[in-house]
Amino acid sequence: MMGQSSIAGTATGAEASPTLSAAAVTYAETVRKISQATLERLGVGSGAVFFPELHRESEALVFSYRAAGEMVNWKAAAFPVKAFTSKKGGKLQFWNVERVIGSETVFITEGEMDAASLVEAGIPVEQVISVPNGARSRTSEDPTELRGYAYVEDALRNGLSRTKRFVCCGDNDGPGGALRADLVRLFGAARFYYVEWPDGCKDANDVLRTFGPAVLHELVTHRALPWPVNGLYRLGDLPELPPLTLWHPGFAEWESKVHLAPRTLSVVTGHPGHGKTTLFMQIWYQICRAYGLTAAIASFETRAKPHHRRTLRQLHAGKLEHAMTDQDTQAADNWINDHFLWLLHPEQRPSLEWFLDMAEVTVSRHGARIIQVDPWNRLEAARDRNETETDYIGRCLRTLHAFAHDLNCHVQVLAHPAKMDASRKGKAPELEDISGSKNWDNMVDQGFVVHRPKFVDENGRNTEAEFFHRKSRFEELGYPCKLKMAFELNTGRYRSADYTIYAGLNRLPINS
Ligand SMILES: Nc1ncnc2c1ncn2[C@@H]1O[C@H](COP(=O)(O)OP(=O)(O)OP(=O)(O)O)[C@@H](O)[C@H]1O
Repeated sequence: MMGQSSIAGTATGAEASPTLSAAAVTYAETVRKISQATLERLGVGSGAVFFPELHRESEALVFSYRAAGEMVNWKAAAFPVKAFTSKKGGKLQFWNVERVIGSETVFITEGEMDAASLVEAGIPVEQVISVPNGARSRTSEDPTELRGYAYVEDALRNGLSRTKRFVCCGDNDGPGGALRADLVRLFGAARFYYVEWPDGCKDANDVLRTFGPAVLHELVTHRALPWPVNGLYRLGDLPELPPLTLWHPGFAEWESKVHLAPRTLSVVTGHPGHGKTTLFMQIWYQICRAYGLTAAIASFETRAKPHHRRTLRQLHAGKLEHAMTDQDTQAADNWINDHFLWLLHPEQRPSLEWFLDMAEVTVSRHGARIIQVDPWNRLEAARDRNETETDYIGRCLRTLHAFAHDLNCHVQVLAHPAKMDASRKGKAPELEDISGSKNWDNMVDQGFVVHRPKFVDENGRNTEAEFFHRKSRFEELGYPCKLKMAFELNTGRYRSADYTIYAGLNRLPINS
């Protein structure tokens, strides 16, 4: 027989059923270990075909490619010498793809003989396809580019996308690996599985010939591995994290309702003048005192001298500044020098980058474990021109969170609420009320509100305040609650006003 037109039952007539010569059956059964029955079920025929790479005709197995009942391509594999050729201008598509549409699992091989090997091993013909051109389809070395796979996209569009599991049974070599990587991207990692062949076997047909159909069946059905998805772990794979270090804020009555911790980010809000700076200065003072820590304050509105100094001196001495002796003042100042640092921008134009640089110095050079920004809006000058406020705040909070985590410190931001509408005026704000972004609620580990319902009442100055723990991302940090506080004018410090724990029964701060 001469030329392509002489292929028995295939190229000569699309509708004719393929025939297999005795030589083809012998070759398939003895060399490839594939039975005549399998070849027939897959519509494989044989004939004499001209192979350009051999410069001659050869006996060949012929695989027909069908679409809507028509033969749109064919491929011939010479035997006993190995060579391939296909129909000139034939349509590129998966071999046997028409039959697999609707199957839950589809096995993909790198050649028709490997697909036939799977069928020989007991995989239904409705579940196997082969790529049409082996792993040679990779036309681009650029890993981001996927060229030459239009036929995969066509197949997905034509129903292959309904498949729940793709099991890649490609070759165990470099081009096979590249093809597999491309197919993962085309089919998606979630439903992609792959098979590793035993040592010494390059493909499914090798396994069939070396170990037999049962082993091949077992490998592709039960030993297929899910394609690893970066960032997805089983519990046992995850490293054990050390427990959070917890700092008790120093009001014994708060029990375990509030803890602060390094590696976390908190936000404090409240209407101007309601006491957020004062209350948190006291909390950080109490924590630094109890745990021997250092805090760094980036304060853009409240002055370190005389305001913060007064608050801290009074906390240290337990009396108002004007009642302190020189000794009280000296002792307080010494302690403050050892435990507090201030970040002040020389031109009063701080940016987030400046703040982070400075904060890093305070942490690495001075061992600061608490970094506070008060108030947030002064850092806003650093917003990019084409960045929305929400995007900017999201970016900053992500950066601050990463900073807290990586440098093992607590970062706290004091932020003003936006103007609240008339119906809620005078009420305690929510975290969502903070100017500019819902990210304030979403992206912080803890959120607090300091609120004074009344500044004056019938007795004159009202010093009651409500402290809300609005959000706690981890159970260890406490839980959302409202705590009553009162500011003692005669000592300049806050105390808990919910109930009193008698002196001597005070709970000690929980240690880290
Ligand atoms: N509960 C209170 N009762 C009376 N005075 C208080 C109370 N809390 C704070 N103060 C005083 O009110 C003033 C303002 O407090 P503070 O600066 O802490 O408020 P703030 O909420 O941080 O305000 P801003 O948002 O303007 O910075 C301070 O002089 C402080 O001593």
